[in-house]
Amino acid sequence: MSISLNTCILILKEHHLLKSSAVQDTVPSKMEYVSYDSRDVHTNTLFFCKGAGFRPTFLSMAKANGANCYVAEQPYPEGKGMHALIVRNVSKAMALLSAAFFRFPQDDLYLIAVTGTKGKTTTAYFLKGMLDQVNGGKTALISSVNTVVGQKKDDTFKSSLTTPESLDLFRDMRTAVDNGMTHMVMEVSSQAYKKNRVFGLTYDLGFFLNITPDHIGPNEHPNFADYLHCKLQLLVNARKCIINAQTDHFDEVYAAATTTTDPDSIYLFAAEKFTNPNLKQTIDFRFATEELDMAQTKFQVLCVSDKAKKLKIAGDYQLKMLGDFNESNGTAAVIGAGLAGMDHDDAAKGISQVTVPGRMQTEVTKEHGVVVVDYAHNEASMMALMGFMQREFNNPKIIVVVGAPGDKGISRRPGFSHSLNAYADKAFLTTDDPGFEDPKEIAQEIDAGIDHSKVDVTIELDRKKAIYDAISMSNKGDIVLICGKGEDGFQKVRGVDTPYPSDITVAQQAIDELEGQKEHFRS
Ligand SMILES: CC(=O)N[C@H]1[C@@H](OP(=O)(O)OP(=O)(O)OC[C@H]2O[C@@H](n3ccc(=O)[nH]c3=O)[C@H](O)[C@@H]2O)O[C@H](CO)[C@@H](O)[C@@H]1O[C@H](C)C(=O)N[C@@H](C)C(=O)N[C@H](CCC(=O)O)C(=O)O
Ligand SMILES: Nc1ncnc2c1ncn2[C@@H]1O[C@H](COP(=O)(O)OP(=O)(O)OP(=O)(O)O)[C@@H](O)[C@H]1O
Repeated sequence: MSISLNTCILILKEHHLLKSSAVQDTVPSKMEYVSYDSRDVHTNTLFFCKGAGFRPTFLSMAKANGANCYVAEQPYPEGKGMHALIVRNVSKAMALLSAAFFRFPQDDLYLIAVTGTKGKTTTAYFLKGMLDQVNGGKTALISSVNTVVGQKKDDTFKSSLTTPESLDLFRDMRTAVDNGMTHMVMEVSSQAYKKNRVFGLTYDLGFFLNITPDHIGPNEHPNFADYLHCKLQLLVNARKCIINAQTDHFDEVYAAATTTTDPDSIYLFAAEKFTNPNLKQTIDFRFATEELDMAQTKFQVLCVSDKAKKLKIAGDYQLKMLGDFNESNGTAAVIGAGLAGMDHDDAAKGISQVTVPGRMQTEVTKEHGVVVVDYAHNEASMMALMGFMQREFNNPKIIVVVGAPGDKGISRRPGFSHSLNAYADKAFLTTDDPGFEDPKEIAQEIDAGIDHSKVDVTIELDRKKAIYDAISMSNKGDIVLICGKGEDGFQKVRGVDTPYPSDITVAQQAIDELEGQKEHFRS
């Protein structure tokens, strides 16, 4: 793969991004590699100087390693002797030039994008599970858990971001296309729009699941308005939009969709019982609970409007994933499958098999409570999780193991206190990716917002011990919720991913030890 200097200049000019260029007559004008990391540079690399942590010495290193052209927002003396493309916005330039370098792989994929504060990963996995039924497993995936770019074992790997940098995204897309993948489902975070990681991409389908305050703080969004604005961009860039009519800020969400999409291509869904007298639009799809217990989640999708009836997806669906919130995620995904051309039977078969690592993984123990490992790590998901357990088990004793991460999501901490006050009987406040903060201080911050007349609190910073103690103190009929880390195999401590056996493993060991049983978590 390669890109010429002239093509780069034309693309940047077309998008009004080019401020100036310096072309070197004696330097090759073809670039055969792209990179934003000086440690990953080959001969004739197009190098992007980007990011808060960029240092000019990285450009010197890139040049020494063979880069022949750099793209930056200002000229650097360190780039003397290289072609220089000085641009108004380097992250936008990187997205456009990477797409061109990798020969626009998005054009060969049916591209589905999902956003929302909660449920992105689950919905993306549901979509992949269904589409794989009809395309022979050729659905690529970009998610916060795994990235899938092909059907071989090595084509599935752990993701480092929910939505990767544009350069990595287009590379993954190219690999997926070359591997014969026909569809791609991707989670799109608000940061992805803030950082122009998906700049220039148009999706065949775009999903908006829900929005509640999250990701606000240093290094993320300055305020909720910015968070919402970034999330709305997904709908502006989708050919067909699927929107949860129950979402907060519905009017703004719907308005964003209509800026580029005809209302005929906007599909709304909601629970059967949901009413909103102020809603002017027709809700196209409804979903209704059929059976909801610890064994299964069974729900019905109803096609209500004329345009909904054109999709042959009405009927019953069964999930392995527990939780009433997964009916909403499941309905969204089923509508997507229908718009991608699937009918009820294939969709129902596909979705019934799906599990998502670290989400709602449960074990019903013999002598102790029902133990659930789940990725809930903000107020909305904790409320959804504990609310489901309370309804489902008729007001059980709820024991929660939870912590808040350091350095980010600071505004989430009061949310943990609120949700524990609302539902928990006992909380073990523990360590969850403390970063450069003191985990004890984080726990004390959550504790300060807890109503101790309702919730008994133990601060136990050793996460393994907290999990053991929570399971150990539980009796039959109690619920033990181990929240926030899912299947993460590390704790982020002072910039280092410190190995951690994962909540599933720790909980399993505790159950084995306490009960002498050798069973496995199910989800
Ligand atoms: C705020 C943000 O988007 N940060 C991301 C961004 O950082 P950055 O552009 O500022 O880059 P940097 O890490 O400061 O480094 C500067 C540059 O120097 C380069 N470098 C560095 C060292 C060297 O020796 N040589 C060299 O060239 C680096 O490759 C980089 O290009 O680019 C980096 C990759 O180049 C990402 O790792 C980093 O994600 C950080 C770690 C992160 O955690 N981001 C979170 C907030 C995030 O994006 N989360 C969302 C989910 C949350 C949501 O739902 O909104 C996500 O999509 O994952
Ligand atoms: N629709 C929903 N509404 C509220 N909570 C949900 C919903 N779907 C899932 N959850 C809860 O949120 C947790 C995370 O779900 P999931 O990973 O699908 O969401 P996500 O949007 O990808 O999250 P994140 O951005 O934190 O990675 C689940 O483990 C569950 O507790």
